[in-house]
Amino acid sequence: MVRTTNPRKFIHFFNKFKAERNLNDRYNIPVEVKVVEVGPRDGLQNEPVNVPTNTKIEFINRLSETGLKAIEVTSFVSPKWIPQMADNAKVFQGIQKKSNIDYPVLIPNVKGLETALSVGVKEIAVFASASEAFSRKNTNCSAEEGINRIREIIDSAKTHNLKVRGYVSCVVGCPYDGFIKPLAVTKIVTALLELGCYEVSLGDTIGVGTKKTIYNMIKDIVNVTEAKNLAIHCHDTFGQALNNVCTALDLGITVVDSSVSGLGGCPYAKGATGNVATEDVIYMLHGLGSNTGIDLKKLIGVGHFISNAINRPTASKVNAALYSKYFL
Ligand SMILES: CC(C)(COP(=O)([O-])OP(=O)([O-])OC[C@H]1O[C@@H](n2cnc3c(N)ncnc32)[C@H](O)[C@@H]1OP(=O)([O-])[O-])[C@@H](O)C(=O)NCCC(=O)NCCSC(=O)C[C@@](C)(O)CC(=O)[O-]
Repeated sequence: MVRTTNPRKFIHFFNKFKAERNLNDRYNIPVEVKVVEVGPRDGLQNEPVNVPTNTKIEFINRLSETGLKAIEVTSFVSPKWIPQMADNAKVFQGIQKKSNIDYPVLIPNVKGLETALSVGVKEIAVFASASEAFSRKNTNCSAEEGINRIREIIDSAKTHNLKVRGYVSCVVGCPYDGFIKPLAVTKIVTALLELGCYEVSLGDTIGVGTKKTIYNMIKDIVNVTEAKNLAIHCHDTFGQALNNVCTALDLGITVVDSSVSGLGGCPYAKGATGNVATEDVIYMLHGLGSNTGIDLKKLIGVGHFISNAINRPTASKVNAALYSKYFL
């Protein structure tokens, strides 16, 4: 005998299940997800080849045509530490800015903030680390000194009405200190929010997170702040990034950082690969029924452009699979 499912009964039980678990119609995935493109900064800061300033400008202008609402343009860090970002002011001044897009830049100290202000930056991102050793390698100061520097930056940024976003690096693992306890991350997130960051992005800098460690870390943080104050920033070194992004979305986070073509890595996290590819994130989100406002085809075109420019095959599986269908 063939058993058939009564669709009405099924829908009744499904709705009851959703109500019990507070799920929405999209498999517990938020209906609207904001994607922050970090390729021009996080992506290009680690490039061994010198990317010409004009190429960076064209890259960002093309990204501005895809429907993205936030593009991290560059960083105003020391050129002695990160020579790849030495053309920060020229890049920021050279891009065509759209009024409906935020163009944040990364700032390590007040000196960087002053240069950023001189070229008309409206939003900045500050960065701290949940790990002591990474803080020292990345910013030449302890984690506590890092927070003090951020306080100075934010105090000054407030007087100029700048929006400030925060990052915490090494949220589940550090290349020097190993496993990071959730509590260490929660403390830094709390400090950044108290200082005035409107949102804190949780960086799995070396891409070691798994569903379990990402879940435990976010669960600890959402005990003290709402998920709407958080973003997720996953590198894909161990191929876990999409799954980890999904875990964050499940826990109510609705902002995802990613890098077109999977560009990137941090120079002070050797061996770590790029961010999760924006094309892969968008394909996944659209497949789940989430709205991003981003045109995947255009994004694939931009991913191809930058991969060609740096002479490297794309790290985006979606780009590799769909480029020829769309463009050849
Ligand atoms: C924080 C510092 C500056 C301390 O670096 P320091 O060497 O301790 O600083 P200093 O004050 O002694 O200055 C040294 C020299 O740099 C100059 N300098 C100093 N600051 C600036 C500035 N803003 N702009 C331009 N020049 C600057 C300064 O003027 C001086 O020049 P000199 O007198 O020798 O000619 C340095 O360690 C630095 O720039 N670190 C940034 C490293 C970095 O960019 N890492 C990657 C970004 S973080 C990341 O990728 C993680 C993230 C956010 O994506 C999330 C995740 O995945 O986890």
